[in-house]
Amino acid sequence: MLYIHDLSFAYGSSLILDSIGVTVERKQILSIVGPNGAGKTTLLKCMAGILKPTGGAIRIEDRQASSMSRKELAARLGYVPQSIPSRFSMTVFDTVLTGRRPHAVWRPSQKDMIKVAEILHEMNLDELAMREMDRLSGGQAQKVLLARALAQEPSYMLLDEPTSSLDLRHQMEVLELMAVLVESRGMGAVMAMHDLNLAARFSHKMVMLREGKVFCSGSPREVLHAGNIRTVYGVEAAVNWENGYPLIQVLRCVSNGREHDGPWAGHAQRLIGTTQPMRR
Ligand SMILES: Nc1ncnc2c1ncn2[C@@H]1O[C@H](COP(=O)(O)OP(=O)(O)OP(=O)(O)O)[C@@H](O)[C@H]1O
Repeated sequence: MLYIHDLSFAYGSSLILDSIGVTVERKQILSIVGPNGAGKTTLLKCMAGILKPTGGAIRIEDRQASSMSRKELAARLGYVPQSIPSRFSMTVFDTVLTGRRPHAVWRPSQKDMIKVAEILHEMNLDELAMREMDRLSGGQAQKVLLARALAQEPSYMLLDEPTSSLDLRHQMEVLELMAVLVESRGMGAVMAMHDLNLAARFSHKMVMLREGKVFCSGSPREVLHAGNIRTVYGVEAAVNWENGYPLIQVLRCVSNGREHDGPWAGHAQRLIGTTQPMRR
């Protein structure tokens, strides 16, 4: 189990995460949702050991993450960042091979090469294997970073908006692959997601963040109802469930308890920063 207890993080004097408690079990996908700036990326970076929490604890199975070396952490946690780091002139194959570092003793072995070839095949990336990273589309590069994290063979995957650069087909392909791997390899996965419909479809559990705190958590059915969406996102939404999957339709923006028709109204009011109803 990946266990986050009472976790806090601050940039200087700005408290960004406040007393977060989350658990992720193996064979489980947990989605972290919440509006822009709620703290999703910061939480994933704390879990991945990229940011040092200012308080609380992270335990991976029976060990404190703070007592592990970078290599030990990398063998357990595979982190896929939201944005692709500045493109580098390395082939796709070699990029994915760098994911084997926590396992390679000195130089990559035959086993490492075979593992990389298998993952490229699983992710339909064989044809790009010898292509340089700086000659890929954004979506292709996002898949390669996911492949690199899978090559680590981690116990838990930490994915920051894994579908943000992908078209509809590739979104489904990547999330279906994650679901299969979580089940077959017995991994756990944590994904920061904006698309609530996709998050619900592929998650066993969801955590909804609001201003750095856990607003609610539970099964997708427990988390995704109109009241929570209204409070956390400031929009009125209709949530209908069909064949076990939600269909969330945003109806209008809601601001400070007053409703304003039109897609611009809530945004404009936030920019203006007034609690007065908008004049038309
Ligand atoms: N390097 C930084 N220094 C100071 N504040 C930061 C820094 N990075 C992020 N923040 C702030 O921390 C808060 C949480 O940011 P974070 O990126 O974790 O949110 P998020 O939920 O992932 O947002 P988004 O959905 O837009 O990606 C925001 O208020 C952001 O402005």
